[in-house]
Amino acid sequence: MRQNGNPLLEVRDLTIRFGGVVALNEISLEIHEQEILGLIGPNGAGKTTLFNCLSRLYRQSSGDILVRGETITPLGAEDMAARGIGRTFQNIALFETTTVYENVLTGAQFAMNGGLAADIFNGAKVRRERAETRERIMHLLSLLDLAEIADHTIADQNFAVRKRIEFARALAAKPSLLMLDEPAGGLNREEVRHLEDLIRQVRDEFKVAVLLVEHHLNLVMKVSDRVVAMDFGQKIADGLPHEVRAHPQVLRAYLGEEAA
Ligand SMILES: Nc1ncnc2c1ncn2[C@@H]1O[C@H](COP(=O)(O)OP(=O)(O)OP(=O)(O)O)[C@@H](O)[C@H]1O
Repeated sequence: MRQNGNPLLEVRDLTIRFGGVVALNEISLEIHEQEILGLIGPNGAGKTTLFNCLSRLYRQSSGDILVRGETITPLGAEDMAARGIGRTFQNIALFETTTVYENVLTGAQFAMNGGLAADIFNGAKVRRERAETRERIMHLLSLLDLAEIADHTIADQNFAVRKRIEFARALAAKPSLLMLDEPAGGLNREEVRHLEDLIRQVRDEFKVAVLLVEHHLNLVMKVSDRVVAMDFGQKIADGLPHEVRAHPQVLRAYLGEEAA
């Protein structure tokens, strides 16, 4: 959804080198409030590197990243939740021996105002906040079909369920931008269909923008408002899904990959 003023996220001329490899080469893009932006590209195009720069796990060699007009370049990964940026990982990172509820709660910790001092000095407020958080998490869990297993441990859950738990944990921090790293990876056709509905539902209900990095092109094309395509660290197309899908450079990048 385009709005006047600054975009939610703006990437300006972002470049990152690893030794001799230019993983990102002057990438620029924007994401607007409540927009679903799909990011596609063949293996090695630089999608994960961009993700890691946006979540401040990697430092760019040059260029800038702005959230609502303010640079986040000096910030670290631990500051991103406070800036409203949440993410899921390609390789799921959950706490195995704790419950589904507790895992999602870790995502909400940052969004709760009461720290230890508040616990001591303002018990009633903290109790109210805890109750609200529990309600919010249970709502998230039911939206993601996880309510019935809220008290089960992670170790008992299959891959598709773990992905939904990670999704719920990222949403629990109330992000403005949710970055999803290959959410369809390892899912069957039915689960991908479900994911498609879920991404749109989550955007509508939680008013988040979504950056979707995904190899599953049909999913990206169906669910995204706009798509950016990359190849060899460069942006090669940016537009509506059907425009990007038919773009000559995009076709070449994908055909080239299949022919290789
Ligand atoms: N930490 C790193 N050290 C050295 N090179 C890296 C590092 N991370 C990424 N690269 C290189 O940067 C380039 C882009 O890789 P990246 O993983 O971002 O691509 P991708 O589009 O996410 O690929 P895939 O779809 O296979 O996940 C590749 O040449 C990769 O080898």
